Amino acid sequence: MIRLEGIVKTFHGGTADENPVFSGLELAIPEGSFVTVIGSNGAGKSTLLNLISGKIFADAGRVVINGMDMGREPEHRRARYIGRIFQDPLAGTAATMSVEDNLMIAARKGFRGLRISLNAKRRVLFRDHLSRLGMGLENRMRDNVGLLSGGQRQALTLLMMVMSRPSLILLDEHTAALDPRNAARVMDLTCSFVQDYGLTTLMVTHNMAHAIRYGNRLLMMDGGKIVLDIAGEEKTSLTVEGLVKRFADLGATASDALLLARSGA
Ligand SMILES: Nc1ncnc2c1ncn2[C@@H]1O[C@H](COP(=O)(O)OP(=O)(O)OP(=O)(O)O)[C@@H](O)[C@H]1O
Repeated sequence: MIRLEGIVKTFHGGTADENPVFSGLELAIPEGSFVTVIGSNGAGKSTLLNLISGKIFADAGRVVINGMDMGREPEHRRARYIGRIFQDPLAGTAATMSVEDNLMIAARKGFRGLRISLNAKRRVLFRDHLSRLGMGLENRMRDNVGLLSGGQRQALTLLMMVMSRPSLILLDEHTAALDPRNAARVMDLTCSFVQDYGLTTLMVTHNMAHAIRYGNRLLMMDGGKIVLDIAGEEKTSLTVEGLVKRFADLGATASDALLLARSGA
């Protein structure tokens, strides 16, 4: 379970550039939920993920992860519990290390500091994991990761994140920079990992169709607020047009609604 309680965040407070983004944000995400997050530019989606991951701190409020208030814990401490994947497919892996050495980093994290080594048994396990990606990486375990394509690297990042056994995963438009075929493959893998490992997931996307199709709950953000929170049956029967209409009904300007609709095209 993750809970955000009374989150307040203002950038450049007390200066001419003061930008209040959150003023008392509340959000509870039960364990095993897969939540998609959508919203127009500047709505606060990345700031939300940054506050959860510890990249930035809130001015006030609590970030409760597994019952512990981690709001003041630095990012590297929260990284034990939180996995994050960014849009840039090169960001989550070490280019100058081999595929198997990258996997070892993730495995060590998953074993929470226990001493484990790269032996024959572990290589068999890695090969099994890699073959699940369906990208032929099981035959390239000693290749440097820098030789892989963007789609292969993002799939590897996803696998590494799962192996590190996080309590929560944050997906920050993680398929947006991939070509459509690789984006679909990485999205399929994401869903099967989330399902198989019961991972609590927060996925920011600009693709409204994805926000509707994936996950069991959809949040729409606007101006630092959660303006729509849709789950269950209601989410299953949503359409892109219906979602745009609901956004417009909230009093958004026509241009805002159009922008959102275009971003989902
Ligand atoms: N590090 C920062 N310093 C100053 N202002 C920031 C910072 N990060 C975000 N902001 C501001 O906070 C507001 C919310 O930005 P955020 O990046 O969270 O929006 P977003 O919903 O992720 O938008 P996009 O879809 O364009 O990525 C914006 O006004 C942005 O300029």
